[in-house]
Amino acid sequence: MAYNPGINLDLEWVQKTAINLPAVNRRAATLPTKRTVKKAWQAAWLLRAVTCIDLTTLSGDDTFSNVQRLCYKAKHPIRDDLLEAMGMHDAGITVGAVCVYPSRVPDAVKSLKDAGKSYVPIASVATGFPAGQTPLATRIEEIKMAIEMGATEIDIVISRTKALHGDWQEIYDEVSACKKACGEGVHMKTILGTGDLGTLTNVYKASLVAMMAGSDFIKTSTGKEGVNATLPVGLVMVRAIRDYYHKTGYKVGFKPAGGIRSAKDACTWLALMKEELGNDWLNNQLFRIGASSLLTDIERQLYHYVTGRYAAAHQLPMA
Ligand SMILES: O=C[C@H](O)COP(=O)(O)O
Repeated sequence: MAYNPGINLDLEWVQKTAINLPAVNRRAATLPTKRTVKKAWQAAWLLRAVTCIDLTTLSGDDTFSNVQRLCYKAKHPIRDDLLEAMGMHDAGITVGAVCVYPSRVPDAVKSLKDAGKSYVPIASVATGFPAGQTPLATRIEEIKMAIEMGATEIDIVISRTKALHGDWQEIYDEVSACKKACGEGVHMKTILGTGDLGTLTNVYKASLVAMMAGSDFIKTSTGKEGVNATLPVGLVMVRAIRDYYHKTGYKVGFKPAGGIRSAKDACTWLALMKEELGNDWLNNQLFRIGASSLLTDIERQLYHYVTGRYAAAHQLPMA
């Protein structure tokens, strides 16, 4: 999994950001159209996408039962007979992680233990998710509690208020404090809440500051903003990751999240990673997709690949 120790805040680099909006939009528009993978290649891409999913439930009405179903699905994401038909039965395919609220971490710990041998990490959102409008001390405490309960990945949110004011030093200090609370063994993903940031220039600046402060991954959205993961935003973020890598040698992961629901979307995001960052970023150590319902469509497409028919809902029980 990505580990980024961070660097000192380089405000000069942050401030000189300039984004060419028409160029970003043009490039983003080509991504869903230029690369079409078909048949066995498509099935392989979809299985790769499965291993990169942070299978998520983040609802006020989450209960032990739906976390339990999610965890079972995380360990058995694709029906055995379909995997067998593709010769992937013994490949140990699971999703990248399950992602839940801190209070549901103990449910996930128990459910994953009960659901079989394979290991699936638990990611917990923290720091007053989704708005981040709680005092820093409370946010830090939340991280520590989630880790104590069993989370090994923490998804924090930045203060969009501070980003909109251009308080990059304060964001750097807060994200650094969160990283310190995570410690070295726990991976930290930093959610920028890009739908709240107003401009792509702010998205690039927030990406850089989050990485300088030691984020192991940068993540687009909480899934709760009005606009979540879009390709122009994704493009700006992965280019920030590339620039940071070229300057520091540290590889930071990327997690688009929110509104990613179709197998085709998953292939487009994989294509973005391949074309902009290369094959090193095409695995769950450096790429995750945060999604609650994407797996359903991927399993449906794989069912179609194997059988030539589309499955009825009851044939693909989903978390
Ligand atoms: O981080 C993950 C998102 O909250 C999931 O959003 P979604 O329900 O739109 O897939």
